[in-house]
Amino acid sequence: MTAQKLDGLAAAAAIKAELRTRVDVLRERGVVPGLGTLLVGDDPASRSYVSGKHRDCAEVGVESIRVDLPATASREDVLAAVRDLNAAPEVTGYIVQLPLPGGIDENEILEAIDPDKDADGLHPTNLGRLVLGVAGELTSPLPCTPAGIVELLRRNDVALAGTHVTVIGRGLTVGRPLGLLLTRKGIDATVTLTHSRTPDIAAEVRRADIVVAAVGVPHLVKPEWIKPGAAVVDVGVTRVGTTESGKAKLSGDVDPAVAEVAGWLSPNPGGVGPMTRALLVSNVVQSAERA
Ligand SMILES: Nc1nc2c(c(=O)[nH]1)N[C@@H](CN(C=O)c1ccc(C(=O)N[C@@H](CCC(=O)O)C(=O)O)cc1)CN2
Repeated sequence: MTAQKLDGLAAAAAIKAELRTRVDVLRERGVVPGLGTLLVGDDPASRSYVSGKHRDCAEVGVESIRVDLPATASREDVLAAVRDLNAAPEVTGYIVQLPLPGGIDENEILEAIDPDKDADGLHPTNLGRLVLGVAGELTSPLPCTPAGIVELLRRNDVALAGTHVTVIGRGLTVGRPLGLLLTRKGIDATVTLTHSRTPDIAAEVRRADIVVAAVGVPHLVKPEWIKPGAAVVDVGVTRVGTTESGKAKLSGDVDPAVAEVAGWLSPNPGGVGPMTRALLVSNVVQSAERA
């Protein structure tokens, strides 16, 4: 068996084409959506992700405003940049790229974002709405990677209702909000959320219909862990060196041999990353539509 590909590049392209039409309608009404990004420091991966977000905006006709601060920026500098983005009329939604350099309290910065401009769905008010079960299309943004994973599965006709999903990783941007999203009424999966102190992650993965690996450990998930036919979503990425041409060599959390056992497998890169970016643009367009 070779797993079917959960092609994030193709699904993201389809979403962006749909968004382009909605942006055209907004522009005819005189509404111009604008995404702001705040990047602190010079982490090459974060820089590449932020550049991708600006490229996606340009593709769908969303304006984008980029604020970059040096790695030496203080807590006060970051808070001042957040206040400026809260006040900027051309910024209808924005993100603070994570992780922030050591010493800056991410929670404090996320709390300083105006929840109505929170394009990432990571402000406590918006995470609270996710817990309440009211975040989504008509109310407030969903975190981009969890929403991207659900959309990737949906667009590939992978059923979620009644399935058992094992998530590896309890981080703020993926595991924790994904557990909340998947267990909502209407999605109706049963979730096991595993982490570094889970005694036997392999056993939890073995009973899953769908596995989501978001931990950042290269090739952690082995073929013998996978129930035959399961869907496997590879989120974590680690830079494991550079190619001869100087490009970063990336490794996902899933051993490529899993393709011989799984029913579906997302490539990494080319799976969840482009979906995260597409759902970010979707959040910006939705908030402009609501406004
Ligand atoms: N403020 C946020 N910070 C971070 C988030 C987030 O959702 N909001 N998630 C991750 C990183 N992330 C989003 O910013 C992200 C990760 C990967 C990609 C992506 O397009 N990956 C490509 C490969 C890109 C490359 O070659 O470097 C792929 O998978 O094909 C986009 C966004 C942590 N921070």
